[in-house]
Amino acid sequence: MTIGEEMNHRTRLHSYLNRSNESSSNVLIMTAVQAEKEAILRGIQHDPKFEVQLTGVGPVAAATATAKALSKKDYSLVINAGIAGGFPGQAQVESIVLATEIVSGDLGAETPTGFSSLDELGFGTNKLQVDHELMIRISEVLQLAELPVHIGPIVTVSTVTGSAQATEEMANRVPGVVAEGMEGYGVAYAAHENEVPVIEIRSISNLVGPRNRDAWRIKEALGQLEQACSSLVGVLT
Ligand SMILES: O=C(O)c1cccc(C(=O)CC[C@H]2O[C@@H](n3cnc4c(=O)[nH]cnc43)[C@H](O)[C@@H]2O)c1
Repeated sequence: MTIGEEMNHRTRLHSYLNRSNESSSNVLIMTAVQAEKEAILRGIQHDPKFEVQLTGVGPVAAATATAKALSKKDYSLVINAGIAGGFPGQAQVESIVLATEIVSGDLGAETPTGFSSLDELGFGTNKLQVDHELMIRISEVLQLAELPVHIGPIVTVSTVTGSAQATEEMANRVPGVVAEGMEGYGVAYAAHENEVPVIEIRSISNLVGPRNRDAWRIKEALGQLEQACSSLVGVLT
C-alpha cells in the first residue's frame, strides 16, 4: 500500500470512529453463509451501525459481493467474519483469530521446485494489509472479555486443505499462519480497490488437516463468533 492509500484508509476509519452518533450503518461485515450471519447479528445485537451481508463461499463470490456492496454505499470499514480452520499448534478449536495480514494461499503457480506466489511471479501480491492498529485494539478487547485470541496471517483458499502434507506445505508457505478460510482475500481485495480499511476475524470450528467433517465444532464456533462480535460493538461505537 502506498503512503497516500494508507492515509486515505486512516482518514476513513477515524471519520467513522468520530461519527458514533450517526444512525446510518457504516461498518460492512461480510460473511459466507446464513448461519454465520445469524451468529454475527446476535453478537452485534442488530446495532444499526453494522450491516451484515452474505458473500457465498469462496474468494471469487466474496470479492464480487463485497465490490457490489461498496459500489452502492460508502462504508468506513469492511470486516470479513466467519468460522475457519485453525492450524495445529497455532489456533485451537473455539478460539478467535484476527488476521495480521490476509493472504491468498493458492494464487500462483506450481513449479517443479514448489509453489511460486503471485509476488514471486511478478503479477501482483498474495498479501493484503489489514488496519493493524484497529486489529490490535480488537484483540485487546477480546482478551479482556477472556476469549482465547490468536493473531497472525490468515490464508484464503479455494479448496479446503485436507491432508497432513498439504497442511505442512501451507504452514511452510505462509510462516506463522494461524487459520484458513475461503473468503478473506476476496473481501480484502475489493476493500483495497475501494480504499476502505479491512480486518478479518474468525472463530475456529476445526483444525486444518486430514478431512473429518464430523469433528467440526460448528455450533461452538458460531457461539464464539457471536461473543467476539458482541465485543466488536464496544470497540467500534
Ligand atoms: O453446516 C452448517 O451448519 C454450517 C454452519 C455454518 C458454516 C458452515 C460452513 O461450512 C462454513 C464454510 C466456511 O467456513 C470457513 N471454513 C471453516 N473451516 C475451514 C477450513 O478448514 N478451511 C477453509 N475454510 C474453512 C470457510 O470460509 C467457508 O466459507 C456450515
